[in-house]
Formats: sequence, structure tokens, C-alpha cells
Amino acid sequence: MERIHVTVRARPLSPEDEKTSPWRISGNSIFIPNHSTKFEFDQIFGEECKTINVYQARTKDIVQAAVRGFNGTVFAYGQTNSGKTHTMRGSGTEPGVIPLAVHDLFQIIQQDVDREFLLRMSYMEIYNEEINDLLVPEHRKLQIHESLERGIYVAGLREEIVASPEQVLDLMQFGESRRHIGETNMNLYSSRSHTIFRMIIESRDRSEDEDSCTSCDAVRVSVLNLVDLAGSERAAKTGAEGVRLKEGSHINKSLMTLGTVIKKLSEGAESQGGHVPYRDSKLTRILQPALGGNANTAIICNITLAQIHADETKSSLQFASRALRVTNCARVNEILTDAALLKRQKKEIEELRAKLQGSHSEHLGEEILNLRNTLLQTELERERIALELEEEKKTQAEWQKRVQRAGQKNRKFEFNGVVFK
Ligand SMILES: Nc1ncnc2c1ncn2[C@@H]1O[C@H](COP(=O)(O)OP(=O)(O)OP(=O)(O)O)[C@@H](O)[C@H]1O
Repeated sequence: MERIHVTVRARPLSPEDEKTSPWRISGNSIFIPNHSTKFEFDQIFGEECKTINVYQARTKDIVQAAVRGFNGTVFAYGQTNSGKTHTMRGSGTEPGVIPLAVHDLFQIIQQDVDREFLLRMSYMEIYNEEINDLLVPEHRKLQIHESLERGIYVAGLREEIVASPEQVLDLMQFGESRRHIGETNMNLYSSRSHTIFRMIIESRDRSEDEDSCTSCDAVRVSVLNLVDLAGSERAAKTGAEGVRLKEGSHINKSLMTLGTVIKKLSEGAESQGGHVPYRDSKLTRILQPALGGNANTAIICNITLAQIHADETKSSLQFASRALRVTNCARVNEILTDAALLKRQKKEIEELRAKLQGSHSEHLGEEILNLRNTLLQTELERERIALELEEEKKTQAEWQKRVQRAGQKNRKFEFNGVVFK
């Protein structure tokens, strides 16, 4: 069990706002002097910090764990204009968490010579409670489904196979141009939708030695979500009317559901069998595994220390503070293939036979009978799995084709303009 990691990042202030700011930061605490308002977090970054520092606080570990098969989710939360997009996407002069994670991901994979990887990416937005695929503009109003095999997933969402950071960032750029952005009084380029950038990491052992291990045919599949939420906003401050007002109300409603989900989880509702309203918004439904589920999760809470936004900042910090009390249980997502099961069975049969050969005494009649029965059952099971394996080989041939297509065959990668072999 591990709790959600929460960092706070304060955006730079104008010299005027600096003079009147009521907030003080000391180590991992943020407070208003002579006031009961005080919060503590895993880490607090002041206005002079760089995104790389925020990235290294926790996201870097989550990326590393994702390569080892653990799901990971990082999201930026905060009021409009607090610096969420600046943190997640970055700018021309300062890369954001997403490009930093993408470069790290490829670097870690290159160094892992024992496994072969297949990476896919998807990019979606939730706009006015509708899910749109940012990689395929005509894929709109996508639906969320759940199955035993795939868990919660967005049906019809494009998952593009990717082989280099540049390819990922190009696709992201393409998606960005389709994302809903609008001007408000508070932000010239305000995100009007929540976006979920996702990397799906599949890997398996490279070992070709038949007997070396039983896990070499096991496939690990993990999902890394990097989420840029739209900001909570007050119509009076943003000056929203018409379309902007409708967007704002959808944004606030889904963020409110996120707040309720976090509140319920922080009160232990789920472990006590209580209701957690994941289904009340698309955002919480998609992020369900990251909220109290099977994932390493981090929240970057973006705030402003300006006097005029003190109420909104306090409300963001209250949300973040509750999130500190939510625990997740991340585990390696490993699918044991039939080939791996067969190897396991083969070993068992050999052990049973060896036991049978060693059991000659007449007093051991019943034990020998039991061993024979177990051996028979194991051999039947082995035959069944062998049949299934035939089917699976076809799937594996498809895997090889995909790896080949992704340009990863023979560990050949292009990274930062350099070809690695
Ligand atoms: N740490 C920072 N350093 C420099 N500039 C920043 C920083 N944080 C935010 N900004 C600037 O402030 C403006 C608003 O930031 P941004 O668009 O990231 O806010 P946001 O929280 O994503 O807003 P919205 O919810 O409306 O989309 C941008 O011009 C951005 O470049």
C-alpha cells in the first residue's frame, strides 16, 4: 500500500502581487501567518523552481516503475491560470513533465537489454463530458467500457505504436492542435478540456533459453497517464459567458466529482464498503484505477500565492491535503502466457516422475496411486495448454510483427538523432 504523493507548485507573481501575498512557505509547509490556515505536503516548490525539479520529486520514479510493469498516473490540479499546462506540457524554453517523462522512458528502455518492449501512445481530451481522440479528430464522443481482460478502457481510442521520443512528441503536437483551448479574462490560452496523455508499455524477457525461466513468456503491460486537468474557475473572475460558461460549468462539475471521490477515499469509504462516485464523471471513471486502485499516483497541485486568489488557493490546498490520505496498491501487471504455463507443467511432471521412481516400497502403495493420479491430471492439463498454445503462437507472431514495425528489432533505436544498436 502506498499513498498518493502530493507536491505543490506556486507560479511566479507580479512584483505587486508579491508585496501583498498573505502566504508563506517554510520547508514542506505553506501557511498564512497568524491564521489557522496551514498545510503540509511531500514537497512545496516556490516560484523560482524549474519543472525538472518538480518532475524529479516523484514522476521520475513513477516512470521507472512503469517500465517495470506498474501502472502510473500523474496529474496537475489547480485553478485556472495557475500553471498546470506550463508544468505538464512546458514551453519552448522549458520542457514540461510529459516531454521529460517521454525522454526518460526511452532512455530506461534502451538500457534494459534483458527485455524487449513495445510502446504505444494515446492522447484524449474530455470536453463538455465527451471523450475525443486527439490523435484521430473524427473519433469523437467515445464511450468508456469495462471488461475482465482490459479493465476500464475507452473504446475506439487510437493507440499508436511509437519507437522514439521524437515520434511521440510529434504526435502529441498534432493532438495539441486539436485540443479545446479558449480565451478567458484570466488566461489567454485556457484549457477548456481535461487531457490524458497515455503511454502503454508492453515488455517481455528476451531470453530464448527454453529452460532458463518460467517467467520469460510472461508479458508485462503497464499504463502511464499524464493528465493536464482544466482549471476550476469562477465565472465572475473569468468573465465566462455563452460557450465559455457552459465549458466552465462542465469543468467545475467534473472537478467537483474528483474532489468528492478523493474526499470519500480519504475517509476510507472504499475499504469500508461505502460508495465512491467514480461513475459521476468521465474523468473519475477513466482515472479510477489511479484513485485508490492499482497504480502509483502523484498529484502536482498548482497554485498562485496572490492575495486576490487566496480562497481558490485554499480550496486547491484542501483538495491536495485530502489526497495525501488516499492509498493505492500498485502491483506488477504480468500476464502469464500458455508457453510459460507449459514450462511450469513440464517441470512438475518431471518432479512427479522422479518421485514415482523413488517410491518402490509396498507400504507406499497409496502414495504411489496418488502420485499416478496427479501425474495423469497434470499430463492432461499439459495437453490442453499445448492446444491453447497453438492459438497463442499466432498472437506471438503478431507481436513480433508489431515489434518489427516499431523499429525495435535488434534493439535499434533512434533517440535524440542518434541511432542505438
Ligand atoms: N512556473 C511558471 N513559470 C513561468 N510562467 C508560468 C509558470 N506557471 C505559469 N506560467 C505562465 O502563466 C500562464 C498560465 O499558465 P497555464 O496556461 O499553464 O495555466 P493553467 O493552469 O493550465 O490554466 P488553465 O486552467 O486556464 O488552462 C502561461 O502564460 C504560463 O506560461
